[in-house]
Amino acid sequence: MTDLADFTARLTALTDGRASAPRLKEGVMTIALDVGGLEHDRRDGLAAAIREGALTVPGVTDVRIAMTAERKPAETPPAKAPLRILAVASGKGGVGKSTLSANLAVALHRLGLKVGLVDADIYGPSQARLMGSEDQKPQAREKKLIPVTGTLGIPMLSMAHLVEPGKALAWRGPMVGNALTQLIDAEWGETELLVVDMPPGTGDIQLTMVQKHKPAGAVIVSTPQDLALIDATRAVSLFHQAGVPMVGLVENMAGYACPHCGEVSDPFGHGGAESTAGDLSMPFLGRVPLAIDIRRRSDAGDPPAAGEGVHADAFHAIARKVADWLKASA
Ligand SMILES: Nc1ncnc2c1ncn2[C@@H]1O[C@H](COP(=O)(O)OP(=O)(O)OP(=O)(O)O)[C@@H](O)[C@H]1O
Repeated sequence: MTDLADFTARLTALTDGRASAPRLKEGVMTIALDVGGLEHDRRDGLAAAIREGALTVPGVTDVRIAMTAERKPAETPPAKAPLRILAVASGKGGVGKSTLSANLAVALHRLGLKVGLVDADIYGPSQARLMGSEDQKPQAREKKLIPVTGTLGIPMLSMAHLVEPGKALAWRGPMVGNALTQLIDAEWGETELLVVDMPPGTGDIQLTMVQKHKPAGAVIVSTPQDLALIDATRAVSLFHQAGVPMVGLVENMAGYACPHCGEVSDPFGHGGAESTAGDLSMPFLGRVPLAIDIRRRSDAGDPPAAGEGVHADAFHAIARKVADWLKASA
């Protein structure tokens, strides 16, 4: 290696690649040094070290360092995927929206999606219990709520995290809409998909949801019962009117297997949801059986979808269809 080549190599190491290749003419060595983003002391220190090194190269009598502030373009952070909302709704109360929302969030999380969960049932929140996060309180940063993380590592927010247990909320429509917006516009970080457990019916919260927060899609839950299906049809129509696409219909509490004799009975009828889905030209996403174990585990804050077995499988099969839909509609 010549003395100049040797110095060039040392120069690159010394300046972390900020120096140009040195030019030597009539004893004068010229080097361009990119000082973009460097503190004054560091610039001067580098220049002095370069000068000192350059003068050790045989034939160099003078050193000229041209400092340029050609800042390297800041690396653009990878574009963050927009937060999409999946509304889980029904027309009628008590059909299992909350149970499905919690288990769907868990199953989608297990499929690798970055999922968050919002309990939009402002008057009757239940997700904190279902996800075992009742004892947690969200913090706030710059007026934004920071979601709590349940035992399964899923970020979530519910009014149950903000009000005292058992305390009734006596809020009017606009306040309820604001509360929903606070939950949805929270600091969700890396979350890509918010599963939103909607309250039953077609009131203020539903309107705020469809008009202001524009869900990417809606999953409708119903029992096989005719009455529940009529209400489900009403919920579908609300989303249709607002231009929210339907992901599909889930039949909950379908078929009860007697834990003693194994006989399967259908307390709420059979197949009603699938045929209603057909009538409404929307996909049927699957059935969740009526099972004591689902209720027990839900009450204990241990969603069945977090475990294994037939009940977990039922939620996972639905979650796979939802994930496929989300992928196709992205
Ligand atoms: N498949 C199921 N098998 C057994 N119990 C179930 C099932 N689905 C839901 N439940 C139970 O039924 C009750 C109502 O369910 P859930 O709270 O999920 O319904 P919801 O539609 O969200 O009710 P609400 O309208 O009050 O918000 C709960 O006690 C729940 O544990």
